[in-house]
This record gives sequence, C-alpha cells and structure tokens, in this order.
Amino acid sequence: MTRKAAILGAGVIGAGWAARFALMGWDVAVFDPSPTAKATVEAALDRARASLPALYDSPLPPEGRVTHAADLAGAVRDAAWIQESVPERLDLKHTLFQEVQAHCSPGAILASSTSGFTPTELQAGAQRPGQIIVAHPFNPVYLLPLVELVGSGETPRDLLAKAEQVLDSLGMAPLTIEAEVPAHIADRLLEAVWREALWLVKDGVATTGQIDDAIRLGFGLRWAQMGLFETYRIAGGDGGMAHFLRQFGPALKWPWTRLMDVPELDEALVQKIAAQSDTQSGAHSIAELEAMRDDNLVSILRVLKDRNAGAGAVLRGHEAGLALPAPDPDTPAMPVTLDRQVPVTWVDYNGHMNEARFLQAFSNACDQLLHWAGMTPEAIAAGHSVFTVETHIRHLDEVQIGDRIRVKARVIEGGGKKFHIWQELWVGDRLCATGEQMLLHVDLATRRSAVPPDRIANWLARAKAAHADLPWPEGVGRAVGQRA
Ligand SMILES: NC(=O)C1=CN([C@@H]2O[C@H](COP(=O)(O)OP(=O)(O)OC[C@H]3O[C@@H](n4cnc5c(N)ncnc54)[C@H](O)[C@@H]3O)[C@@H](O)[C@H]2O)C=CC1
Ligand SMILES: C[N+](C)(C)CC(=O)CC(=O)[O-]
Repeated sequence: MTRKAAILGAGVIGAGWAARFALMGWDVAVFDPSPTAKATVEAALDRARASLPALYDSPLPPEGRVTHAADLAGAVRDAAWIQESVPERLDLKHTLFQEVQAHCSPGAILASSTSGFTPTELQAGAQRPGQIIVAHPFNPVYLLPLVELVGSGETPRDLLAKAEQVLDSLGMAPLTIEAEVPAHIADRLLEAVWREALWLVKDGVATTGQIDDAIRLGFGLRWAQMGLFETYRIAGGDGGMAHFLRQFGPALKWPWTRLMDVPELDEALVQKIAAQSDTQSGAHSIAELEAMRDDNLVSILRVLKDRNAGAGAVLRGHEAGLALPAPDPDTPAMPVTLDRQVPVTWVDYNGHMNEARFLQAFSNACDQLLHWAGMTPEAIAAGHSVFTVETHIRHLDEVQIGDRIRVKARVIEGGGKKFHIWQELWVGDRLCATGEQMLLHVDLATRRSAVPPDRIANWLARAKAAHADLPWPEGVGRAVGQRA
C-alpha cells in the first residue's frame, strides 16, 4: 500500500488528520478551497510536532510531505486512504463522494469523519458504496487515539480489517462498531451529558465553570482510565456491578435528569452560555487553550502509558513497533541508544530540561544497550541484572522542550562483573551532556555481584573491542571539582 493520504476538508478535524498522518510518516495531499486552510493545517502541524512525539520514548518515522492540491482529483489520485472532513451536511458529503470515486483508486479506503451519519446514509447514490466507511475521530486527532470505525452491509470485511491495520500503524485505536446507529457510540454519550449541561445552565442551576469543575475535578479523572462500567463496578463495593445497579437503579426512574427533552437554543440561551464561557475562559485565546489542552493530554497520556491503562495501553503497543533497530556489536562506532523528543514534563522552572531528566535519559539509554546485549525481561526474571554503583553527568549545553535528543554509547569495560559505559547526549551537532556510569552485574537471588551469562558477556566484550579504537572521549574519569 502506498503511504499517501488525501485529506478533504481541512478545518478542525481534517487538519488534525493531516498532522497525524504526516507525523506518522505518510505523505499527505490536502484539498480544501478555503483561503485559510493552509494556515489551519500549518498550525495543526506545529501543535502536533510539539506534542505527539513527546508521547513516545522512541523516534517517530521521518515526517511525510504535506502538499495542498489545486483540485480534488489531484489530491485523491494514488491515495491509499482518503479522509473526508467537510461540514456535517449529507448533501455536501454525497456530492464530494461522487467526485472522489470518479478519480480515486477503487482499492483506496474512503473514510468519513462524520460525527453522526451512518455508512448507509453516506453511501446513498455512490458509484461503489462498499468503499465508503465511517472513521470518526476525536479532537485533537493527532493526540487522541480513538476512531469509531463503522461499515454497512455493503462493506467488505477485508476493507474494515485493512482500515484497522492502517489506524493501528498511526498509533490510533480503531473501535469497530457492528451496528449502524446515528452518532455511533461516543457522541451519543456526549450528547446526553451536553443536553443535561445545557439544561443546568438554562435553569440557572449551574454556570459553565461549575459544570466544567464538576467534570474535571471528579468523574472526568475516573473516565480517562476506567470508563463508565468499570468505575461503577468499583462503586458497588464488594457487591460489584449487581449491587451498584440494585442500589442506584431506582434513581434512573425518579429521574435525576431531563432525559430527551432538549432546551430551545434561542438567542437568550446562546448569549447566556457564551457570556458565562467568556467569563470562564475568555482570558485565553483559542490557540492558548489548545496548547494547554495538548500539554495536559501529553502528561496524562504518558502517566497512563507508564501504568499501561486506558489510552496509555494503546501507546505502549504502538511504541513496541517503533523500537530502535539493534546494532551489530562488532561495529566500530558508538550506537544510538536513545532517540526521542523532550516532552513538556521534562522541563523545569528554568525553561529547560531538568537535571533529573538527564539521568533518566542516560538510564533509559543504558537499559536499551543492555537489552540488546541480552538483558531481556526473561533474563532478569531468571535472576540476571545490573546495579549502578557510580554516575557522573556533565551538563555542557542547555536542552529545550521539543528538542530531539540522541544518546550514543561506548562500552569502556564489559564482559565481566564490571560494566563501564560512556554516554553522550546530542541535540543535532551539539554535545549537551556526557554520562559515565559504572554498573555491576548481579545475581538477583543473592543480590551480590556475579559474572553475567555468556550471551550477555560476549555481546558486551565484543562491543568493548569494537569501540576500543575510537578516539578516547574528553572527560572520561572526571570528578566534580577536578582541576583542569
Ligand atoms: N469539530 C469536532 O469536534 C469534530 C468534528 N467531526 C466531524 O468532522 C467533519 C468536519 O468537522 P470540522 O472539522 O469541525 O468542520 P470545520 O468547519 O472546522 O471544517 C470543515 C472544512 O471543510 C472545508 N470544505 C467545505 N466544503 C468542502 C469541499 N467541498 N471540499 C473540501 N473542503 C471543503 C471548509 O473550507 C472547512 O475548512 C464533520 O463531519 C464533523 O461531524 C468529527 C469529530 C469531531
Ligand atoms: C461535537 N462533536 C459531535 C462534533 C464532537 C465529536 O464528534 C467528537 C469529539 O471530538 O468530541
């Protein structure tokens, strides 16, 4: 499959898709007649570059090329994935699909971002109905993994399977929905909450700020990691879900909510909500709010990744496929042991990468080298590990948020009980830090030093021999306060 995506409509959602595809290495052709489309895509790319790579501890593929096509035919030609994100109007989408199918490959995936239309509605009047599916994303598309994937009876199963594969490769989480219903799953839930929130404001029960606090200070934190059913199972105590349903079930019929009743969005209500929203958030521009949202999402997602929970589990799975290739230990060059972007969470009050993060980078890079040498989770489970006994870090230049850092390693001593490693942290051609560490191989049963298993010993001894003729690094063996 060629890795070219066509993005039709480049507003909030189309620009987000363009950024997600491009940062995952796809070439992207955008078609949107609006004179502001280019700027919207550029802004989304900037936000994505500042956030998406920061989710990962491995390098993303080289960024794809983003071009703006003069016409729709030029955009969709040769594209393997065509993503429609024009306004939510069925007539507009029908006209667009007819033109797309006249020019695109019949094998291409033709996906709609629609929030509410079903595939059967979208396919009406199409030349090849089975080619059109729903791939409903969430804003910001370059950070949130969920995509609701829906086909109709006309949709070949292998097309959905292919779509799932592509979305997986983009680091996204396709949720394939068998039933065709208006608004799929997530927007039905969101609409119920949204309707209720509008009533609370209209009835003067709560302000927009109070409602947002009620979500973000409480159940919003639970939903990000456990969703609704798992959370309520716990709320049933040891009696679990059955007890929860018996206890709170009756409230559903009292009822606590306004159910399907929709408040009239007359000018007075629009003004009331808009004024409250201005008071709540008007001090910030939309761009500032987007940056805050993205920084917070990156931090939340990274914590979830560490805990392998919720969307963090998706990230982990995707990252496993992005790992650096293992080097040949006999190569007479320092291998790159870490290649990543500096995330916002690594920056301190001085506005640069905090000293503790240099140790983290060197520690992760050292673990990577040892992993290549054979110190795998299985080897560790069998009792073979290392303990660090000494570390010396020199900070030679500042590292900023978003910088791409590369660590290179040299094995000075290896193969026996001692493992002496020299590491250099580079940003482009700037050497920003060096780290020198002495580690001891240990037997985890006795927790005392021991020679490593042959496989690990041989790999490290070969790397040491391969590195031996490299120029001796300036700074090896330095101590704090040493006279020049
Ligand atoms: N905004 C949101 O939160 C979400 C929206 N969606 C869905 O994504 C779709 C797009 O929504 P938004 O990005 O919010 O809309 P938007 O209004 O921000 O962007 C729509 C873009 O389509 C362009 N456009 C209009 N006619 C076109 C045509 N014939 N060919 C190419 N481009 C054309 C417009 O110039 C505009 O840039 C809708 O179907 C919506 O339901 C899905 C998930 C979330
Ligand atoms: C408001 N909306 C229906 C367009 C929202 C979505 O479709 C998904 C989202 O990102 O919340």
